[in-house]
Amino acid sequence: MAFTEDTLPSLEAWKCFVRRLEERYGLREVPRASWLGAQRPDFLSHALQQRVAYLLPAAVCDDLSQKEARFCSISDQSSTEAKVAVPGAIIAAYVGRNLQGPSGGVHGGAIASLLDASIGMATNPRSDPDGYVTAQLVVNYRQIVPLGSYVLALAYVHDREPARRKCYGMSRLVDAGALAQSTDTCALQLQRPLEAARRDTARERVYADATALFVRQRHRPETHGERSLQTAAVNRVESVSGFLGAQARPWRASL
Ligand SMILES: CCCCCCCC/C=C\CCCCCCCC(=O)SCCNC(=O)CCNC(=O)[C@H](O)C(C)(C)COP(=O)(O)OP(=O)(O)OC[C@H]1O[C@@H](n2cnc3c(N)ncnc32)[C@H](O)[C@@H]1OP(=O)(O)O
Repeated sequence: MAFTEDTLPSLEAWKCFVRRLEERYGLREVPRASWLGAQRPDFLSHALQQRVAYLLPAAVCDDLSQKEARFCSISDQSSTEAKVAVPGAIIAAYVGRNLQGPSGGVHGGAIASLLDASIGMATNPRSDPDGYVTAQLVVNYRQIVPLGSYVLALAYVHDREPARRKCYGMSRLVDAGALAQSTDTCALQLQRPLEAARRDTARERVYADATALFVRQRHRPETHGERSLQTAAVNRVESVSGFLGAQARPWRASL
């Protein structure tokens, strides 16, 4: 799939979106050093027929506190990649008519997909996007999501058992209101858990929430010569990072 700069939200749109998120959730630690993005031609773009881009955090987690450091050994290896911490993720999405389920409402499968994807992003380090897969996803649908809404899926990892290849995460889907507008569908991976981000009960309308168990695959499925679309996306980002500036640190892609 061709990648052009047009497929990314503008830098201004991103900045605006991140600023609003910071304000609402007190996410001062959302790193702003790296502005990167890529299309995800697989599950999200297809399912939601929207573009997906990433604002990726700085590649290493030098400044994480001891408590958060346990989130660092995601790949269970003492490689450079193991230092990448992705304990939280946010997806902002526009859910339009193509996702209709009940009349006027968004289909539950699309909602589950968003929640699953956000926890998957929080679970998987960028260097190994195919590592953990969903073993179990439990979704509570609390309110109908009106078609034509902007929503946020706010995910965090709350427990890891690396020896047993298990990782537990949660996510909640909330009304984004004006927060996400103009960003289209996009996603952030955070260096710090969203657990701490207080719930904004005054402004947050919770549509659904989910808990998930992700399990690290023992063996990767054969790709029959095709590279993983996610790995391709990572590589694409590396090539874009040159365009975006020196502060965007490339990382080694796992091929
Ligand atoms: C700019 C851009 C660049 C960035 C791009 C990249 C960044 C983004 C990064 C990342 C984003 C990615 C986001 C992805 C999100 C989507 C994820 C999906 O949709 S995944 C598809 C759906 N899921 C499957 O298809 C799995 C199919 N199932 C399997 O493959 C296996 O069943 C598997 C791996 C889940 C487990 O099988 P076993 O044989 O390897 O492992 P066993 O030994 O059975 O289980 C290990 C432990 O897990 C428990 N377990 C396994 N399944 C369980 C279940 N369903 N319920 C409860 N426990 C379960 C077991 O009881 C065991 O626990 P005990 O060690 O004994 O404590």
